[in-house]
Amino acid sequence: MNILEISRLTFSFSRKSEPVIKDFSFSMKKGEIVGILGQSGSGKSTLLRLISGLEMAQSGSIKIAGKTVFDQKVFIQPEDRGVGMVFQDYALFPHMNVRDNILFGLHRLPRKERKGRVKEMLELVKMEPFELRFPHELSGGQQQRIALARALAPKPNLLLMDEPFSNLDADLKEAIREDLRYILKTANMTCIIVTHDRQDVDAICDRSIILGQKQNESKNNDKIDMLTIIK
Ligand SMILES: Nc1ncnc2c1ncn2[C@@H]1O[C@H](COP(=O)(O)OP(=O)(O)OP(=O)(O)O)[C@@H](O)[C@H]1O
Repeated sequence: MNILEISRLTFSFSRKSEPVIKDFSFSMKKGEIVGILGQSGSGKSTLLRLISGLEMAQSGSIKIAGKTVFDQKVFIQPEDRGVGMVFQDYALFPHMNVRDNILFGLHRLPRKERKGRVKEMLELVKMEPFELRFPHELSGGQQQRIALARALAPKPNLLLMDEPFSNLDADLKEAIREDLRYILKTANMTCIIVTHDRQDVDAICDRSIILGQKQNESKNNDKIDMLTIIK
């Protein structure tokens, strides 16, 4: 089954400006990990914001797990789309310990199941001993794991990660890439990762797409399709 189906999506920030996303179609199967590459300003973050419902496109449609979340008649709010997000700064709540950070997204789960779910998530990201620590008592890599645990805890249909490694140093990045693929595959999570780094894609993703207009590379300066499948 396709978890994500985007059809002919077009979005611009204002009526007068050129579309950032133009006639974009794309789909993902359950459990797939896809990388999105592209130059700065090519629309990678915008695409994630459209999928999660933080922006509304002008035309096209988006389906998540078989349900239309956007088309000309429908707009489902972000919190009802079943989409988890991990940002580059992890956005953990500094005044909450690890357990409460993970519990935060679990208000829809029956109370008696929440504790077990936190435990399961800490096990998955190998952070069980850190349950009572606060974010400032964790390293960058550990904070990233907790951000991942928090995003996965409500069992989203789709996980979106925007430059998840940009705050990590090179050594840590390498170790975390392998772990991330393992964690995502163990959870059978469908995931989109936006990155500048081709090596992230090679290590983690099943396939990738490049966003970007490539007029300058074309001999007669015709517009080439914005979407190029590269893997
Ligand atoms: N709120 C906004 N209003 C108007 N234009 C915007 C707004 N946000 C982004 N843009 C423009 O839309 C385009 C796409 O931005 P976006 O942030 O999606 O790019 P990106 O590929 O994620 O870039 P980067 O790799 O630098 O993060 C850019 O040209 C940007 O200047």
